Amino acid sequence: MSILQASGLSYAVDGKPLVVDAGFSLEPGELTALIGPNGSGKTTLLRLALGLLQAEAGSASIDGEPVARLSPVERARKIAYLPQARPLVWPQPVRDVVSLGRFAYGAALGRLSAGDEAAVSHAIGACQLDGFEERAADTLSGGELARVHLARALAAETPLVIADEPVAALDPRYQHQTMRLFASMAQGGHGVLTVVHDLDLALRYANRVLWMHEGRIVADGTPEDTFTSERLRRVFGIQAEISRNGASFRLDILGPA
Ligand SMILES: Nc1ncnc2c1ncn2[C@@H]1O[C@H](COP(=O)(O)OP(=O)(O)OP(=O)(O)O)[C@@H](O)[C@H]1O
Repeated sequence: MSILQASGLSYAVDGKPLVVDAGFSLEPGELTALIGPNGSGKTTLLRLALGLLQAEAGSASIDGEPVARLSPVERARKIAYLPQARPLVWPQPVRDVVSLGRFAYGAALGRLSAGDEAAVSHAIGACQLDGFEERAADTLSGGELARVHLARALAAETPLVIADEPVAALDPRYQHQTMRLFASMAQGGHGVLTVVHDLDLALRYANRVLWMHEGRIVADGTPEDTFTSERLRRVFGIQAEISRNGASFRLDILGPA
């Protein structure tokens, strides 16, 4: 059964449609990449699907329950959402920031159960933050802080993880490590959706790709089926070639179309 099911979602501001009749489902065991140009509606679609924005039409449910009926705590136990904008103003130690991921389970700082502690330590390790636990978060580099936010989301140990551009600030090694981590979580039975602008990462790691263009989902399928030169030109306005090398695919972006 799908963990998240959305259908017919639409949303407009001042008469301008930002999301139009968009539907998708997220399954356990799948790493889904949501791709599309700047301003195509990816963040808005995710916020609608999570019930953080009120849709004008359409519906979304999590584990069969309409999102509007879930309390924030119930939703936080099912889905870890890592938003694109991640404000952090206080100089909290990294371990405390990651511990925020356990609040949906009743944890409070200085009052973490053994299970909470284990989840926090596991997330810190998974995001390669060992040694950073006591550092004040406001002294971290942009990429280090991005990994702290990811660790906070993972510490919640939810069946579904939705991350909006989690690798944008990361160097190539951590970008690949993060995508590998998502792929292994999916193999372990989680559902994972990530927004990525690096098309090569989507092609290489995702089982499934949702293509968004001008507020609509214009393709939904495997990377092999959906990555075509024609679609890359139409959706992203780029000239690109796809070639097959054994089981893997290679994407060459030649420039703007
Ligand atoms: N409250 C709002 N009022 C007016 N326009 C909005 C509002 N929220 C979003 N938009 C516009 O809707 C469009 C879609 O925004 P959204 O953040 O969903 O795009 P995105 O695909 O996530 O983009 P990016 O890749 O740049 O992060 C953008 O043009 C944005 O400026």
